[in-house]
Amino acid sequence: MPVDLNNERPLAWDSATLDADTKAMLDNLQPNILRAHVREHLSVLFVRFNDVAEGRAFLRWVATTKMKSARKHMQEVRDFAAGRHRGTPYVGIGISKAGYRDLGHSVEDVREFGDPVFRDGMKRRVAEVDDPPVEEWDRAFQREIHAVILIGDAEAEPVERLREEILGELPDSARLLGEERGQGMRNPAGDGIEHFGYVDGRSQPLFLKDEVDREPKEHWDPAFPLSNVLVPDPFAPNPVRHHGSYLVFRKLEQNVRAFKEIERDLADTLGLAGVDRERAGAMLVGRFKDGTPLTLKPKPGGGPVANDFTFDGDDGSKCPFAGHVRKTNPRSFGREVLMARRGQTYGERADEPWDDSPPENRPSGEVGLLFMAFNSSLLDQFEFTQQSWANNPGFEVEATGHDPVIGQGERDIKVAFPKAWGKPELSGPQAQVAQTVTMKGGEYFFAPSLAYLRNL
Ligand code: HEM
Repeated sequence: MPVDLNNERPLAWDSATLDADTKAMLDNLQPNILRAHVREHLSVLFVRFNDVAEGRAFLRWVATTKMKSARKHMQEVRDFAAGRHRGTPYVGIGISKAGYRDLGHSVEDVREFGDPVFRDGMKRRVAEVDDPPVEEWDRAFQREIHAVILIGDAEAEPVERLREEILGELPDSARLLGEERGQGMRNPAGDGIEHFGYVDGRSQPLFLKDEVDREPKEHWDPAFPLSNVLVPDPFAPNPVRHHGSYLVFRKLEQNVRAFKEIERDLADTLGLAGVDRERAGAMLVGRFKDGTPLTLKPKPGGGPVANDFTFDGDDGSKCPFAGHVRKTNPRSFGREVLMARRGQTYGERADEPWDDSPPENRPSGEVGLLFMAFNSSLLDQFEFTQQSWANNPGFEVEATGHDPVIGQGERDIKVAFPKAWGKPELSGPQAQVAQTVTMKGGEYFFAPSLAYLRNL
């Protein structure tokens, strides 16, 4: 029986009754798609091949000697939780449409990818998502990237070792065009945070029964069908069993100093004092720094980071419609748009991102997010989120503004903020907050099945 990607019931990957096609799917799927792989230390290598046979041989070697399957990863997570040994590092591969051409697939072949946006590549989609012109991207991303190799682990040493080994095997005909290094950051509570200091990565579509079972789900159902992230791999030996996922990569630089000034100025404008000042930034993100959803509480604090909520009954007086998490997941609709986010922060800084040190002490560049997400349709998920939600000041409710965190394009309309949490009185109309996240380049990739890579 072909794998039913639309099954609404989360996947019991370890069930004794799992059918043969689903087992084969998990044995041939890359890790980090259905379940996030630990990647506190991360190296992202961007490669160009230039020789069909050598490019194929290299990817085959990486796949057969360095990569594990999604199922192996799930077993490793279980073993580790049971107090047995640590898992092995993550190695993932994504291939761009130019990469498929360079590996010997014809133009007609590449049309088998259903996603038109993947077939275009990110450089040709600048206008649609209001990205900066390609000439302004970091040099490596201006070039034609064929593949991305992701190497991640909880420790630095295995990443360094694997990186050396993999680069050592890169054929002379190939080029390493660039590399990005990711490095996880945590707050004192141990939660992963991004550079503005907010807990990140909490809300995810979950696909596996053991992950879904651990979540409270009175208001928000975190379980999603595989169809949110998986598609049959068109070039694999058996696309009924062999699946892949579209991977969007974007280097997003964060001007932390400017964002902290904006938080401070907004708190001043609204006359917020003491702990209430925290609400300024929370109105931009939709959560407080500690992850507390603004639609649930007027102040931060109170236990583990909640995700069992919707915005039903919140007319924008608690969490503004433009708040980043409300824009990118309105919750009462658009479930098919949600992607599996697998990004990592980059860049080193001397200050502590979560404390209340003044803006002057914050970095104004060179730090940010290596945004990565798995999609079954880049057009209907990543691009839709960026274009129709984040960049659209009239989404859901007219004139509520761009996504203050990731919105791109002219922020020409004025907006108003609730003066007190849950109260109707609004501030006077004011200019939208300035853009503090700048896209520095990226590409669209397909993360093929291991069956494809091993057969190259
Ligand atoms: C530097 C850039 C970005 C920053 C600082 C950022 C920050 C955050 C934070 C703090 C959260 C809350 C944590 C959570 O709910 O898991 C979040 C959630 C989220 N972000 Fe971003 N983000 C960035 C880029 C993006 C981009 C480019 C997209 C998609 C186009 C995106 C989509 C989402 C989604 C879908 C959620 C989860 C919303 C939910 O399910 O409630 N983010 N982000």
